[in-house]
Amino acid sequence: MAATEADLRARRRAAAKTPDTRQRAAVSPPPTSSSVIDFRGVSKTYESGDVGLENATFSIDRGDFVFLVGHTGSGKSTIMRLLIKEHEPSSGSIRVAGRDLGEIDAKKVPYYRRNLGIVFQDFKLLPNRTVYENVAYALQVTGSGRKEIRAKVPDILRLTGLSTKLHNYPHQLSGGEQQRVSVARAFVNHPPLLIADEPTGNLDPETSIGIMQLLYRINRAGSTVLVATHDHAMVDRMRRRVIELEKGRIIRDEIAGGYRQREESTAEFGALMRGEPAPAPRRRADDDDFDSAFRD
Ligand SMILES: Nc1ncnc2c1ncn2[C@@H]1O[C@H](COP(=O)(O)OP(=O)(O)OP(=O)(O)O)[C@@H](O)[C@H]1O
Repeated sequence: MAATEADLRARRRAAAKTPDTRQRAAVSPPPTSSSVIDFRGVSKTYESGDVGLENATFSIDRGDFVFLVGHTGSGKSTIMRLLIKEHEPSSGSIRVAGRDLGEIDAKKVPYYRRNLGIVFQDFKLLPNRTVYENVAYALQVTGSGRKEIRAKVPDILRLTGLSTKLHNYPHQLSGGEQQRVSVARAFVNHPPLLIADEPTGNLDPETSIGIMQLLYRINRAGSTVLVATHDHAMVDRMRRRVIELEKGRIIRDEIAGGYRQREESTAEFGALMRGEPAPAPRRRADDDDFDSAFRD
């Protein structure tokens, strides 16, 4: 009998609370009525013949916080770009909030994207607009009036720690501040789904923590968050669900996972015991550690 939505949630909660006995989720969990993202047998082969994704099946529930990890070229950005309909799958189906992306025609794609929060490195800020205007613009294009904009923009800029930079232009900001403006812009509409591709790429560890804290707060405010990252330390510290890709295939889907598979860390431990070069110690945070690190 298929697991009910309540069963699945209970299993996740139990596994998240017991990191030492955390279970690996079924690689193809059934979609539930609360799935925000649902990939069924999705493959993507580019015109060049390169395989971006091979037969990927997974679903992400409303309110989840999920990391996509894997070596460079493993398919993380392919998933992100399929989600924003920048590319079409070669086969399989993708649903977002219950909607089949294959049924959204090209003219409606900009409207579809406006209802997502997107933090991509190449979704640049508008260079000739101030911080305030960049964030306000995200509201203007979804039809918000001036009154709503005046109420919402200062709020999100406070949340992202940018209140003193309202009138700066992007070139007058640090990389971390620019990234925070991207997060503010992506979140100002309170999208049900926020996707971020390498949101901490090129940032120092302290700034990275700030960005992740923001994403975590956004998640706690109700948005589902999907983050593609190479940031080992952050994934190990946050211990959320981890989907790992290798050469376009999903090779791990783990609740409360670390950046690497447990077997690998066991192998590392073995190497250490044999007196081989010691890896950097890995911290296994539990939810209390996590919450204290990311408390508002
Ligand atoms: N536009 C494209 N045209 C052709 N091949 C592509 C294209 N985009 C990605 N690929 C190929 O698809 C595979 C997966 O790439 P993808 O960008 O999804 O990996 P990634 O995991 O995001 O890598 P990174 O961590 O370096 O960003 C790679 O072999 C890549 O060369």
